[in-house]
Amino acid sequence: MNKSDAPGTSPNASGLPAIPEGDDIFLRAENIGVKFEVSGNVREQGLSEHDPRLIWNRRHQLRGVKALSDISFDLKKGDRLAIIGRNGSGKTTLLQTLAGIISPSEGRLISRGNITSLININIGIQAEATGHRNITLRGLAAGYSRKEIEEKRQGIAEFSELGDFLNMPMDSYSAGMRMRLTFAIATAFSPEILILDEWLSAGDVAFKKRATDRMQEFVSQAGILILASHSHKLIMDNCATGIWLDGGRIRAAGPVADVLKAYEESMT
Ligand SMILES: Nc1ncnc2c1ncn2[C@@H]1O[C@H](COP(=O)(O)OP(=O)(O)OP(=O)(O)O)[C@@H](O)[C@H]1O
Repeated sequence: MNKSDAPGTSPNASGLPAIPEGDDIFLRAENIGVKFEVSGNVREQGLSEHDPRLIWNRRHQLRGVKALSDISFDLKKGDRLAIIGRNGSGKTTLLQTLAGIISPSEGRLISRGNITSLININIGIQAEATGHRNITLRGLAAGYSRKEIEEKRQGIAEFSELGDFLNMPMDSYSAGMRMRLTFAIATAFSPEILILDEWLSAGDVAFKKRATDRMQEFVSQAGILILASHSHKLIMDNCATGIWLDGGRIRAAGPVADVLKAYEESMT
């Protein structure tokens, strides 16, 4: 992430306006492109020989795939953006790039505000450490102070319903217990910029209901939400604007109902 760019810079090559002044959270994708190196047989990669994203060398050997091209948009506080598109269109690649997991090969990202991504909530969990220790470690890794972590500890413990098990190493937990704690930790701190690849849902019927409610509250607290999903309802319930990705490029962008309609019509 490039956080050093001064707000108020003049319009740029992508036609985006000057970056707003002030401290409010903000995220800009400017002409983002992402290339992956790929070799071998095209079909083995699940790709079509005619896919315009493929990169070939002079001897017509597969060298890579351009998963994203020319992605530009601005998001400010209060924005709720859906990323829509068929399988392989580049949604996950875009989310991972916005989250800083993948570095763009072209363009740049400018952000003001903490970015939380729930793409993999198990990352950073130390199985040999106790549940309580993992609450501390995850909180510190996410940039919160010890005081802020202590303020959240009881809520996390109550939600996980793990009681004294929180004093035991996590590798002694069942898969369900581990999931309840990682979910409780991941949804404990109000996010500034939240990146979601589908909706986090977990556990047995009773836990799922509680998890859905907690997730909804967590998402509503986010300053900026970016959600990739195949669910019409989830998108309509949570997002105001949408971007339709097609072959790694933006095919349409605007009010979410319009973008979703255009996308769904293209599928039928
Ligand atoms: N690590 C990688 N190495 C090589 N190619 C990749 C890699 N990750 C993604 N791709 C390719 O980039 C393209 C976009 O993939 P991506 O996973 O972003 O799509 P998606 O829209 O999230 O799909 P889905 O809806 O199935 O999750 C695909 O052609 C995929 O094969």
